[in-house]
Parts: sequence; structure tokens; C-alpha cells
Amino acid sequence: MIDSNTAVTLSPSKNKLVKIGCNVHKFGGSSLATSACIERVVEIIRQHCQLNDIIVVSANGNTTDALFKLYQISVELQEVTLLNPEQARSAKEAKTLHRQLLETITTLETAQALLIDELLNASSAARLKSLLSDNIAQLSANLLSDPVSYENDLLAFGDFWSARLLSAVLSESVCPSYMLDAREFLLLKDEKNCAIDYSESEKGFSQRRQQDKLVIVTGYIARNKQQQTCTLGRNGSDYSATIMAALSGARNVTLWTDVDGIYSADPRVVPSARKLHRLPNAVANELGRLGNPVLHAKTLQPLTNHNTHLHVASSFAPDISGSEIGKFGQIAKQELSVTSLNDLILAKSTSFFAKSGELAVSEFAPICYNLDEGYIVVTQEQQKSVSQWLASHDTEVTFKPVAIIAIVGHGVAKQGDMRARFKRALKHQQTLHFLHSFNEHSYIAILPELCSSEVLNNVHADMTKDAKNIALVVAGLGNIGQRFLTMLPKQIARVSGLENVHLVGLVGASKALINTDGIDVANALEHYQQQAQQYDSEQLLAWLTSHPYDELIIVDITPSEAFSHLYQEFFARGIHVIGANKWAASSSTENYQQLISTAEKNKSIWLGNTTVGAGLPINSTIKELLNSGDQISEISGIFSGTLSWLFQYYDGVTPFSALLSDALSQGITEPDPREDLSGRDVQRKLLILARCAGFELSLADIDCQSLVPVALRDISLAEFLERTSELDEMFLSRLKQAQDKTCVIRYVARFISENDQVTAKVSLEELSENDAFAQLTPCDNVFQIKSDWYQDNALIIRGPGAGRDVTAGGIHADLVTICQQLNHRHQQVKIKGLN
Ligand SMILES: NC(=O)C1=CN([C@@H]2O[C@H](COP(=O)(O)OP(=O)(O)OC[C@H]3O[C@@H](n4cnc5c(N)ncnc54)[C@H](OP(=O)(O)O)[C@@H]3O)[C@@H](O)[C@H]2O)C=CC1
Ligand SMILES: N[C@@H](CC=O)C(=O)O
Repeated sequence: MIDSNTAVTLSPSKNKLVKIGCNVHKFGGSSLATSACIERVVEIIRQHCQLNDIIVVSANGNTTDALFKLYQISVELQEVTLLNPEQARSAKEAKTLHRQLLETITTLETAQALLIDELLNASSAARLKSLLSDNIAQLSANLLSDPVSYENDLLAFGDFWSARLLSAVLSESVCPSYMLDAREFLLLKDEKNCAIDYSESEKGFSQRRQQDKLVIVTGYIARNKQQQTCTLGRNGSDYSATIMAALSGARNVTLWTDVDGIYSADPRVVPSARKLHRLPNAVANELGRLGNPVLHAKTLQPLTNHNTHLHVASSFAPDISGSEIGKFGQIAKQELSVTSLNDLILAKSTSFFAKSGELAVSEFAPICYNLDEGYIVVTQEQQKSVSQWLASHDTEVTFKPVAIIAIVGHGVAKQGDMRARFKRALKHQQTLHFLHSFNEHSYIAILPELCSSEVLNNVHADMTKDAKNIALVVAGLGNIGQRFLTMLPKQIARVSGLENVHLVGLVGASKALINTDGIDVANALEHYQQQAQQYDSEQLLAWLTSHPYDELIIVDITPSEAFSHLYQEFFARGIHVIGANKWAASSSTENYQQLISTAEKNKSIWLGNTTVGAGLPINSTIKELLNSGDQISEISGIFSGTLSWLFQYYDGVTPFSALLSDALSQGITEPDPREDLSGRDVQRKLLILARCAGFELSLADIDCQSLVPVALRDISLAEFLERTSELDEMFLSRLKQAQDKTCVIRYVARFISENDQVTAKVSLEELSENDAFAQLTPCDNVFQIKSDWYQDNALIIRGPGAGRDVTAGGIHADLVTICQQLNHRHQQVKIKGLN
């Protein structure tokens, strides 16, 4: 089994490491907010980490906000006391502020102490609380003496406490662990831009790494050359995590947060937003720059020259696969999202033309700009510095409040159809300019007013309505499976709803080819023959658990009972199944009911219209009658294409065995024709239809007459095919007996429900030559259905009931049905607090 994402070519002589590399896991504040959250994080670490991984943590819950509030109170207190010490009003205000300060400190200390008590044993708790009270004493002294100078030291306590606590909890219950204060090694070379001195930091980090212990590193903080504490700004801990990956050469960084991935729009505003499972680096960068709430441009910066993949996953639902950012093939490049930013300023000036415009761009890194028209778009916070910069250039400027809405996707600005669609989606909206960003991964509209949630929803709906990515795995590449694959490229090209179907897996009995980036549908079989590798069902299930697609459909075109036993696992994973294989639908009542209920619970769709009548719409018609309120009382007919073909042609002149071998070579029979001749295939089909009609039946309830002599039943297929001439005499005699009565022989299925009594049987019958079941084109099936609505004049469905084209066509019809249903389905966004 090959997966382009996980396949690594190793030269054994060069790489003797047990583990290929370490991974970084970062847990955000909401993931560490309460003791229950921390316990969840500990469990994630237990399951997902190894000792040489690096854990980065943010401050618990809102601790940083609380610390910032403390800072503000103490600055205010200082202003009041220092500026007007003798005024009575100030004295009162100072008293109030002082009280507030002490209260806030107490609340903070109590909250930390509570976490410690809830998570640690008594002696560790006592040790940590004593350290905490030392910190609180130091923090209080700093706040009362010179808060401004100690601002960053104060803010650093949140991440420091969080790391210390988590490391103590892990050491107590999971593995040896130690905390590392990032200020000890993480050095900023440019504080304003939070630029890292990687070489010094790397040296410092490796000196402090301890063998065989899991390191917990504080996020958000670093130090400058003067050895002072610095903070890394908004979402600084995410940045810390990717810096740690760059320092350690980690293969993966996972940001464990309160959302389960990156969405095609902010899911809090756009409920129909869909998860982006895989994003190319450059596109993710652009999304971060243009306002994605989870990704921040700075986060991705340290990974620019590394082959590290970044994952976003929810610590509240760790089993749900999140989003992955990295290097991917074509399918990930098709992802499209819509983003918006309000509170921006469009600055227009002659200084923004040409060369001096380029200087402005390098100075302000605007959201977007057009140097031919002399404008840049910046944040409101940048307005003042833009004014100052222009003043030094002695030019005038006009500022206009604006917003932007943008589509973001790989090279989207180069695609004329996308640009036109975006403009059409905004045709009722006032727009000032349309432009693309320098990297062409976004196309932006500048709006003169706020981008409302209505506009965002409408544009998102228009731009992403056909963007759901559906993975297709085909199991069984024999007679029917090959024909299905041959038809696939044309179907994808011409049927609406299949545009986003990607063939990712081809599975045979012992070999499989899985390629997450897609298998070329035009040459699928060649690829399978050249690249498929041995696999077992555990490997297959492991991949199916972590696949990065919105939906996954498995088409089972095997005759295998063993493969049908995997359906339960497929449904448990929300995977949809199209089965031409009859085993599952005709399995024991208990198994069948369990499959139906697991599928329903996990919203898996299970279609198997080709299990009976090949491409004929028989299963669906019966289900539709039932769902519409009709009650079925009789289903009978010729259900076997093979037996229909054999008995229509069989005239006693050509030996029966010669006809059988002809049918086998035309792909009409089951892989083992005894499935047909034994009546088992027809028995299964009758059971499947009775179940579609709402009856609870099992195979044992259907009488079945076998046409295979006892001597030929338990031998191998190869031997059976050698000995088929042993069938000839028996069939000749049955034919003669019928002919003597001017009858023909046909294998008939009959199901009758009368007065709550059910009779069901499949057997060889002698029918009058004029009987409706006798006059068929060879290979045709006929289904006669009687119901409340079709009583005297039965509903008849007739047509070819076996064969490569009709069966493969029927499977394609099921595929279209599922894809159309899926394309109208909305995914549920998993955000802590939202659901
Ligand atoms: N013929 C017809 O008209 C109709 C057939 N069907 C059904 O279609 C199915 C396929 O029939 P057909 O194409 O004729 O069969 P074939 O024998 O020609 O092909 C079977 C394929 O299934 C694969 N396979 C067998 N066991 C497993 C397994 N455990 N896991 C994965 N793959 C497996 C085989 O793989 P490998 O090559 O590696 O051995 C082979 O590729 C059957 O269930 C049949 O009942 C349904 C309606 C009509
Ligand atoms: N062997 C079967 C094939 C389809 O199910 C038949 O003859 O009908």
C-alpha cells in the first residue's frame, strides 16, 4: 500500500535512528483552562507523544487577560498616586484601585492553586503552591514598584505557571517530564518584528535538553539581547510552537486548540463553512494574512524553509481529523476559502506610486496595494505611522475606512473563471476595487463599508457550492470492477456532482494502491498493476480513519464475504458504501440490523442497487413504494441473469456445460457459477428485496432448490469447471420432462405475504411457454411486484439483469446518487462553546 504523504525512502545505512524525528505539540489556553481540560491534554499526550517530542503551552484559560488587567490596574494606580498624591479624590481612587489590585491578585492565585490541588497529589501540590506564592509575592512587588518596566515579566507568569503545572502532572502520572522557560534560550534579534536569532536559540535549546524526559516549553515568551523578557504578540504561542519546530527539525507541529480545523470561512459567521483538510503552505500563509481566525501569518514564518507539516486539531475532540498544512499535490491545491477583514484603511497618495510605493510596501507590509493607482490598504492601527512616514516624504494623503473580502486558493487570482464568479457573487455589493495579492493566491475586493456576515455567507455559498472533496476507493478490480473503472473518467467529466470525486484507492484481495493525492483515473488499472502493494485490512482501516477528505465512498465490487465484514468498521467511520457484493445485505438479520443502525448513527449512506437486477431500478423502486406508504404483498420473477440466459438458450442440443462456460466468459455469472446454479444468488436477491419491502427475514426463511449435484458442491472452483459435463444429463432430463408438457424450465423466485403469513422460495419451475416469466430475452430479469397500489395489474420491471456494462452502469448510478446527496449536506463544525 503506498501513500504519497507517508511514504519515505530511507537508506538504512544512513538512518539508524529509532524514531525518524520529533514532533511539536502546542496546547492553547482554552485547551488548558480547567483541570478537566488539562486531564484531556494529558490523555492526548499519553496517546500521541514520544519522549523526544516537544510540548509548548499557553497560559491556562484567561490567565494572560487577568495578568494584563492587573497590569492596567497597577499602571492606573501608579498614575493616580504619583501624579496627584495629595488630592483627596486621588487618595480615594488609589485606595479603590489598590483594593482591586489585591482582589485580582487573590483571584488569580486562587484559580492557579485550585488547578494545582485538583491535579496533583498532596506533596507535589504543596511544593507547587509554595512556588506559586513566591511568584505572587514577586509579581505583587513588581506591580507596586514599577509596573511599566515589568509588564512583560508579569505577562510571562501565565505561560510559566501553565508549563510548570503540566510538567508536574505528567511527571506524576505519565512520564518523566521537565519544564523549560523559553526565556532561557529563545533569543530575539529584532524585538519589534519578533525575529528570532535561530543559531543562538538552537544552541541554547540543545544545551538545555534532557535525555529521556518530555520537555514542556513556555509559549509566548522569549528574551532580547539585554536579557529582558519579551512577548511574541497575538497568538504568540503558535509562533513559539513553529519556532520550536524550526529549532529541532520537527516533522510535524500540531496546534491543539478549541476548533477541529481550518474552515473555508469563519464557521462562527458562516455555518455552512467546510473544513479544509489539507492546505498548501503558501495558501495557508495567505489565509493567515487575510484574517483567518485560526491561522496567523507569523505562525507559518519559521517553517518557510523546513519540510515540517502543521496540523490544527481540537483537544476537545482529538479523534476528529483536523487540517494539515504542508506540501501537497493537486487535490489540496483546489481548496478554496473566503475570508474578510474589517476596520481597514485605504491610504491614497502620490507617494504610493512606483518606486516610493515599493518603499511603503516594504515598510508597512499592507494587506493589499496597487502601486499603479497609488493606494495601499493597511490596518487602522497602522494609520498613524503611515501618516508620519508620508509627512517625512512631504506628500498628502487621503484615508478612507474600508473592508476587504477575498477568495483564497492556490493561484486563484490567475483563474479567469474564479475572478468572474467572485465578481458575480458581489454584484449587489458596492465595491471600490478588485485586485490580486502579489503571490496570486488571493483575489480581493475592497469594500467601502463593513463586510457583513450576510455578504460573507452569500459569497461563500456562491464560491464553494461545489467544493466538497469526495474520495473514492474501489475494491474489486475483476470483471465488473474493471468496467466500472473504464467508465469512470467519462462519468467524472460529464456528470454534474462528480467534479470533486477523487479516486484515491484501488483494492484487490491481497494488494492495494492508496494515494491520498489521487490516482490518475485515465490509467488507474496500470497504476494498480505497477504500484499496488501487499496490505491487510488493519492498514486499510488505519488509512480510512485518517483520510483528509470531506467524504469517502467505498465501492465494493468484490464477491468477498470477508470484505463485507468490514462494513461495520466503514460505517463506524462515517464512510459511505456502494455494494454490488450481496453478502452484507443478505447477512443474518442481527448483522444486517446492526449495519443499518451504525450507518444511520454515523450518517453513512449505503446503496446496493446492483445487488439485484444489476442496473435495473428494482431495489430503489421497492424502497420508494414502501417510503410512500404502499404495502408490498408479492415479489416474484426471474432474478438471475445467468440462469435466465442459460435456460433461454438451453434447447437440449448444445450441452448445458458448454453454455455455462460461454456465460462465464461473458461475465454474466458469479465468479463461482455454483453461486448461481445452487440458487444461493437468487435466494440472496429475494432476501434483499424482501428487506427493501420492509420484511424481517433471513436466508433460512427462503426455501432454496440447488441445481448443483452433491458431488460437485464442495470441490474447488477449478475442479468444478473441469467437471461441468456432469451437469448435462440432469438438465437434459429436466428439459425433456417439461417439453413433454409443452413447458419450459425457468429458475423462479417467489415471495408472498398474505394475512401476516410469508412464504418465500426459489426453485426450478416448469412454466407454460406463454407465461410472462418464460418470454424473456436471454439474460433478462423480470420482477413482478404486487402491492396495495398494484394489485390486479402488477408492476413489472424487466431488462438485462447481469453483465459488465449494465452492472458497472448501475454502480455508477449509485455513485451519482450518493455524491448528489453529499453535495447538499452541510458538515457540522466542531467548536468548543458552539456545539
Ligand atoms: N456479473 C454481474 O453481472 C454482476 C455481479 N455482481 C457482483 O459483483 C461482484 C464482482 O463480480 P465480478 O467482477 O464478476 O468478480 P471477479 O471475480 O471478476 O472479481 C472479483 C474482484 O474482487 C477482488 N477481491 C476478492 N476478494 C477480495 C477481498 N477480500 N478484498 C478485496 N478484493 C477482493 C478480486 O481481487 P484479486 O484480483 O486480487 O483476486 C477481484 O479483483 C460480485 O459480488 C457479484 O455478485 C452484481 C451484479 C451483477
Ligand atoms: N450472477 C448474477 C449476476 C448478478 O447479480 C446473475 O446472474 O444475476
